[in-house]
Amino acid sequence: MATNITFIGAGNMASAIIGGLIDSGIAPDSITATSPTEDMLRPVSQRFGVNTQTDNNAAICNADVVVLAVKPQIMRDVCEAMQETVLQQRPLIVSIAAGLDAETINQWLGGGHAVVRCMPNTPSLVGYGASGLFANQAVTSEQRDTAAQMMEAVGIVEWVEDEALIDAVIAVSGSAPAYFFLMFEAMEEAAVKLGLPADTARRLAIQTALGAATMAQRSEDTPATLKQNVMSPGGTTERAIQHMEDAELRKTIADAMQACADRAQAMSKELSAG
Ligand SMILES: NC(=O)C1=CN([C@@H]2O[C@H](COP(=O)(O)OP(=O)(O)OC[C@H]3O[C@@H](n4cnc5c(N)ncnc54)[C@H](O)[C@@H]3O)[C@@H](O)[C@H]2O)C=CC1
Ligand SMILES: O=C(O)[C@@H]1CCC=N1
Repeated sequence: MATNITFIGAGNMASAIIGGLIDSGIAPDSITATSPTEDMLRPVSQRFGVNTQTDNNAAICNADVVVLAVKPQIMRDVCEAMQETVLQQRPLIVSIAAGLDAETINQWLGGGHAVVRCMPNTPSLVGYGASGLFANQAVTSEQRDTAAQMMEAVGIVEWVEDEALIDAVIAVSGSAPAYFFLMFEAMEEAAVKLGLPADTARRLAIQTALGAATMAQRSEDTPATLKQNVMSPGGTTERAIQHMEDAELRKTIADAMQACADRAQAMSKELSAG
């Protein structure tokens, strides 16, 4: 990918994408990351060897792609301060912010921009990212390919043609690594109560998740069938699953994902009005 990419913001999510891009063979000197101070940039500079800049406008001068990776609450100020340079350069804008629609970003940058709204997740760092992408009407097919190539370098990409569905993507993948980490915490705690050492429990739980995910990915069977295959009638798994169903785990998950999507919508209203 012969493209200069500038990340505005060098925090958790930008670092995850940058790390994944470099692992996939992208040259570090084609990537620039920004933050307000050198101190904040030291981790990405030392870990990945990318260019760093504390001045956002200087950082985007030669960028083909500008990835907006700051917190949604400061996005307006950050965009407005870059408006003039972006209007001159017309790079492809990729916003990874939750709860900010493409048109709001476009307006904050002065209007008429090609904006791809992307919802990535932190496993991008290890090449197992899952990103949902939406392109506004100004995005050319070449720019669509560029955005897809960038995110495919760190995982899988799913396009949505209705931007509202990005909120569902946040619920199912953007925020979802945290759901699985919570599951690991809970399984480790429970296994310790059953007598296993914590590190043994953690290794077993994580390897089991990796195995289950890999099976689900490779198999033609549905997750429901794969689950059934583990459940011997009258056996141990059946008892565990029955307990989860009785405790309405499915409803808890559905409610949590709805709360996640609702929060994205509420943020969108708060931030685009403010
Ligand atoms: N953390 C996650 O799992 C995911 C985060 N996102 C989105 O990514 C964005 C960033 O989130 P995180 O990386 O988690 O936050 P973070 O707090 O780790 O990173 C934000 C970065 O912005 C920098 N920053 C602050 N002011 C700046 C300015 N004026 N100019 C340039 N950089 C500035 C900070 O120094 C920091 O490096 C958010 O909009 C979030 O919605 C999207 C998907 C997943
Ligand atoms: O929690 C958040 O708001 C961000 C967006 C998706 C994951 N982290």
